[in-house]
Order: sequence, then C-alpha cells, then structure tokens
Amino acid sequence: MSGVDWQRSGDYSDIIYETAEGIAKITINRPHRHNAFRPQTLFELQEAFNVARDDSDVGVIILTGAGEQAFCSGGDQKIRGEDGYLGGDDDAAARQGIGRLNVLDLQVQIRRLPKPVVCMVAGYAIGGGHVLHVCCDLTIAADNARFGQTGPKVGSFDGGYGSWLLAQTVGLKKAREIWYLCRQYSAEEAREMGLVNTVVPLERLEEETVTWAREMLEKSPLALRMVKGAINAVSDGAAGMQQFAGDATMLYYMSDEAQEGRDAFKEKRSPEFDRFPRRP
Ligand SMILES: CC(C)(COP(=O)(O)OP(=O)(O)OC[C@H]1O[C@@H](n2cnc3c(N)ncnc32)[C@H](O)[C@@H]1OP(=O)(O)O)[C@@H](O)C(=O)NCCC(=O)NCCSC(=O)c1cc(O)c2ccccc2c1O
Repeated sequence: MSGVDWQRSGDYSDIIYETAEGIAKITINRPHRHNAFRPQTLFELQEAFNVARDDSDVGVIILTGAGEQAFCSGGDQKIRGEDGYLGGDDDAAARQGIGRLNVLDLQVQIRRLPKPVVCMVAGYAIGGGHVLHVCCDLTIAADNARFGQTGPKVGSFDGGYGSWLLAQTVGLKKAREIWYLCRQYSAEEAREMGLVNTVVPLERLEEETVTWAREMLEKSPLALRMVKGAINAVSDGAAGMQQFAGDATMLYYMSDEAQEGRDAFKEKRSPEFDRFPRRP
C-alpha cells in the first residue's frame, strides 16, 4: 500500500483516472483480457493523458494496469479485424469494417508529453503493452513482471518505437532477440538489460513508484521538461526537434526581450532591443 489518497475523476469504461499529491495515475482496466487494449481503451487513454497534461497541478503521470497479473497484453486479438482493431458500434470506422492501430497515436503522445511518464508494471507487459512501457520515461517493475514481444507469433510487428526505441534501450542484438524469438523475460532479466529502472516486491510496487514520483516532483518542472525533450529529440528526428524548438520558443516568450517585441508592436513604436545583451 502506498498510503496515497487517490481521487477518481472522469467518466471512462476502459480506464481509471486518479490524482493525488501532484501525481496522475492512469490505469488500463480490462483485467479479464490481461488489460489488452481496444480502440475505445486508447481513445480514453489519450483523453486522460490530455487531462493530465493540461492540469498544472500534475507533475508526474503513472501508467499502469488493473490487477496483479498484467500491466497490458497489447492489442485485443479478439476484436482484431483485417486491417486493425475494430471499435464498438459507436465507432464510425468500425461500422464500415475499418480497423484502427490507434496505439501509435498514444505512443507519440507519451513521448511528446512534457511531464515524466512512469510505467508501473505488475505481471505481463507483452506485445503492444510492452511497447507502451518502452515509450514511457521510466519503468518500475514488480518482481512478478514478465516482458516480451509476441508480434511474429500472432501476425504483427511494431517497426516504430517498438523496434528502434527498444534497440536504443537494450542494444541492437538484444532487441533482435526479443523480436525474433518472442521469448518472455523476468523482471530481473529486464533490469539487467536496462529495460526497467528497478524491481521491487509486488506488494511494494505502488509505494516505490510513488516514491520515485515524489522525488521528481521536488525537481524543477521546466528542467525535467527540457531534459525529456532533449533525450527524445535525438531519437525522434525532426518531430523531436519540433517539440524541443517549441519549448525554446516558450522560454523565449517568457523573457523581457521577447515581451519588448510584443509590447512595441502593441504600442506602435520601434522595439528597443538595444538594452538586451548579445550573449557570448
Ligand atoms: C499474456 C499471455 C502470455 C498470458 O498468458 P496466460 O496463460 O497467463 O493467460 P491467458 O492467455 O489465459 O489470458 C487470460 C485471459 O486474457 C485473454 N487475453 C490475454 N491477452 C489477450 C489479448 N492480447 N487479446 C485478447 N485477449 C487476451 C486470454 O484470451 C484469456 O481470456 P479467455 O477468456 O480466453 O480465457 C497471453 O495471454 C498472451 O500471449 N496474450 C496475447 C499477447 C499478444 O499477442 N498480444 C498482441 C500483440 S500485437 C499488438 O499488441 C499490437 C497492437 C497494435 O495496436 C499495433 C499497432 C501497430 C503496430 C503493431 C501493433 C501491435 O503489434
């Protein structure tokens, strides 16, 4: 038990959204399918991550799964159609028989989100669920956690973050092994290969994760934002640089120098940039 007084909010069917002490906890809540996701799950996760991003009281986000048996077992194979995963009757695409691969949008959202996202894994992190933990900034694993990709066994693969970000995390040879052989790895093996940050007894999982979150909450939010952007920019190419450049613009807007430009325009005068140093 972490002793955290989580407050639940939002109206979701497939997930749970809770907050406390500057932390948002987002739980995939489909334990009967080992928390496999369907399109609806991913729409709700995207909304919850947006809520957490916009909430200035939230500094760290925890992504986890309901129960002790699985964080997430990837795409729900029981609703997989011919071109992706089929949503319910309220999904216009599904009504036309068109599938979705909308976990890819969630992966990008986690990478771009300017707050640390910690994956809290008990039990299986498998397939597309494994890729989600790879996309998170940190992973705290319980000692019962099992990690692995299944794509080539079940007729799928993730050639994006699931492949090259994994390779960047554990090295090329190990990433190939994980994908080519589709084995499962224990929490301790995952820690040894740098796939998770730490392993704790299952009963201490949330307590430890919250301790890490609290430690990050003591740090400068802007510094964390910039470090996350910088680390991701290296592997996200132009899209990563776009995010990082946006952060640079935000910081510039916050300066007296940029505000002089805005004020001069509004006051219909020439800007007085001479008073700002030309830094070495
Ligand atoms: C995770 C397991 C190894 C666990 O095995 P175990 O024997 O402990 O448990 P069960 O197999 O009995 O599972 C219990 C219960 O849950 C159901 N279930 C588990 N996983 C799924 C699932 N992914 N989809 C649907 N249902 C699932 C299981 O059927 C049982 O219920 P019953 O009612 O039938 O008894 C093992 O469960 C396992 O191997 N699961 C499948 C893992 C898997 O292959 N996942 C999909 C990989 S592909 C993927 O996730 C993916 C998704 C995307 O959206 C992509 C998008 C773009 C590119 C790539 C994508 C991608 O690869």
